[in-house]
Amino acid sequence: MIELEHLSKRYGDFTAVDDLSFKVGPGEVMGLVGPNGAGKTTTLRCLSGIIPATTGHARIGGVDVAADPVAAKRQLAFIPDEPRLFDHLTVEQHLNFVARLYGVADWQARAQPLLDELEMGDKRKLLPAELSRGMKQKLAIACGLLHAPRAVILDEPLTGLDPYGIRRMKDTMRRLAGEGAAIILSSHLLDLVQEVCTHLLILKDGRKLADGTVADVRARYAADGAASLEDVFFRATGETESAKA
Ligand SMILES: Nc1ncnc2c1ncn2[C@@H]1O[C@H](COP(=O)(O)OP(=O)(O)OP(=O)(O)O)[C@@H](O)[C@H]1O
Repeated sequence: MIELEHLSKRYGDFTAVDDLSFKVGPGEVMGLVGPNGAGKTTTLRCLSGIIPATTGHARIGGVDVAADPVAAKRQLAFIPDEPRLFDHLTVEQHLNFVARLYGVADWQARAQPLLDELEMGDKRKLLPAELSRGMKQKLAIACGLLHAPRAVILDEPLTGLDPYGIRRMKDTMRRLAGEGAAIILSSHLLDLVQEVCTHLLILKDGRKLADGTVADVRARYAADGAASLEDVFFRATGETESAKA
């Protein structure tokens, strides 16, 4: 459903993502983790067609993002960590606008349960300036999910959410995966990754260190199956406990 094939991204002479390949299938939630500057956001931006790859291919539902961006994006939701909203559109108008862009005919019927799931049902008439940081994030999530995307990319989706919002967001991710969406979750919150991800990809300096099911990656870096994902992360990326302290 989501596929990266030998993708590289260079900024001038600097290689931010180096020959990266992976696949995320329907119902899978892949945790994309790595230290600051590993290339996670660059990868997600190439995947969602925001910036062009230097070489290689990104495909959504088999459609090449560079060759047919509209068809690829029709199947995709990219929810960035910083919500970008329109100052003069209310919550409801945002959803209406997004529905028109994506040709969602029954948008009100779809918006209602989404807003309820995100506890935004009573915020329909408010403008972004009247929303808290977490509510803005929830609106961005609702806009992203309105067209029932088959591929969902989430970059630090819990930023600004309260414990209720966090629990609901985790439930939403599980629901989407249960309905067959392919999901990429990029986050530094390893407990979150451990809780919701079926698969894991560890990136460092633009290169893939490991990928596979969470159990496979854990087994590769930690002989004791009980090791936490945090232990796995530090072992994989070469940090020691003492370097951490
Ligand atoms: N527009 C740009 N021009 C030049 N270099 C860039 C640009 N965007 C990112 N980089 C560089 O590419 C590398 C990867 O950045 P990226 O934002 O993809 O990392 P990240 O894994 O998302 O990091 P973080 O965890 O800090 O968000 C970094 O070294 C960064 O400085």
